[in-house]
Amino acid sequence: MLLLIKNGTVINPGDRTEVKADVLVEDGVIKKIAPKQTIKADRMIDAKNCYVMPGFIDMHVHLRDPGMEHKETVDTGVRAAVHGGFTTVVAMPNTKPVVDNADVVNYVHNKAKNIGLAQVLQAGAVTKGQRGEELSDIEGMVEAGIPAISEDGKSVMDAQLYREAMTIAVKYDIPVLAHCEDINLVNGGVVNADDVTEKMRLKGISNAVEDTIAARDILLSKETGAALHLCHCSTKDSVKMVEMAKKAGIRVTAEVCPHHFILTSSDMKENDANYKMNPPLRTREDVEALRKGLKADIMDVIATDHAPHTAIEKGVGIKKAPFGIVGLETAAALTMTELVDKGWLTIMQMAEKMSYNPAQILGLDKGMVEEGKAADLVIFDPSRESMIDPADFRSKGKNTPFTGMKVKGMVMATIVAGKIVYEKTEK
Ligand SMILES: NC(=O)N[C@@H](CC(=O)O)C(=O)O
Ligand SMILES: [Zn+2]
Ligand SMILES: [Zn+2]
Repeated sequence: MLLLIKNGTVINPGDRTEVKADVLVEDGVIKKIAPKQTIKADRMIDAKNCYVMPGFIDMHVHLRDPGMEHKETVDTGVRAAVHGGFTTVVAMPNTKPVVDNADVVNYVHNKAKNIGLAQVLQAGAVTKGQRGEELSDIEGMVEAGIPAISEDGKSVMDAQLYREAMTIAVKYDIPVLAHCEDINLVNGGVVNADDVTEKMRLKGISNAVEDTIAARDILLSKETGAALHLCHCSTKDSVKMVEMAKKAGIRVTAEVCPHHFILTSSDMKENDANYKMNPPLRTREDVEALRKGLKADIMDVIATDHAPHTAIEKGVGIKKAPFGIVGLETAAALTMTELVDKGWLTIMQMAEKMSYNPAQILGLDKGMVEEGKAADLVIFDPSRESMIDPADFRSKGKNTPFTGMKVKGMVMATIVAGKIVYEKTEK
């Protein structure tokens, strides 16, 4: 099977080159990158005015499978992924049951393999049942192919137990993906702690809720040598700490989600739980710091923290609704519109943060557009405009605060191992 992608601009973060060229794919592998190829292929894609980029890798999604299939399934999750240009996703373990042993890892991996769209890598929980009391079967899960451990949804509050988990992660050479939240400091908070939310009479979550655990985890990484990756950073001080840690040679990387680099608590609509997520929308100062951190490559990764919930679950008001918003089908356009188009990031940095850097952190031979590599690609039109409409989502979750927003940038096609798994049908 020969696939020829013609007339695009190839973005390769592997060697930081941007060239106008055609990409020939044979049997799932990139065969030749060169201008004006004339070979007769089985399938041709015209990528005129588009970037040909390495398929996006989202190292933070919630697929809700097993156990919460009313919110999302592996099937709807990977359909959402490829619709958003993602060819690989890392699924968090806060399912029912929790992913704390090899059986659940195998269940998710097999399900994704049978569907055959995006690749799903299941992360393993740090503790049994995410109860924070006893370590899960990390070794067994490593054998089953987890790329990382994470207690996402919460922090392991017992620092000694977390340190032990880190030493095991070092042994198996996998990163620890850290959700930073001191649960005692949360103290019933539902939104950011600031003037805006005080006027709404809502209980606040202060920056220290995140910052204290970020600091602790960085110090534990320093002590154990574990590769620590901070999930969904939302505060200006987490950016500062990541910068300091990197300068000190500590193995830390960090991710930022689109909602945190775009919205503040002032954007919240009265009692609309589509603005409720963990960590919460912070202040303008935090947003600025996150953008500067991304620009300066202090912050390595853009991840979505795709967290689907049903309209009924989200419809009960901001105090009672669960935390989380969807992100797989809006991340690329939001990043293009808010960061690349406004000069915060180059297109190369976008490719690094949405593909190359996650691959490096997870130890995957992905994130590059190079001859001989597997053809995981996204054809992305940077100037095509649209309006965000959850009715277009493949995800079961429609819970987004970005409904109605005009954005620039559209995924035209997604290719996994040489197979076209999503293609925009013209309207
Ligand atoms: N981010 C969220 O607001 N919610 C996530 C949990 C998490 O990522 O911590 C979820 O699982 O719903
Ligand atoms: Zn989290
Ligand atoms: Zn999460």
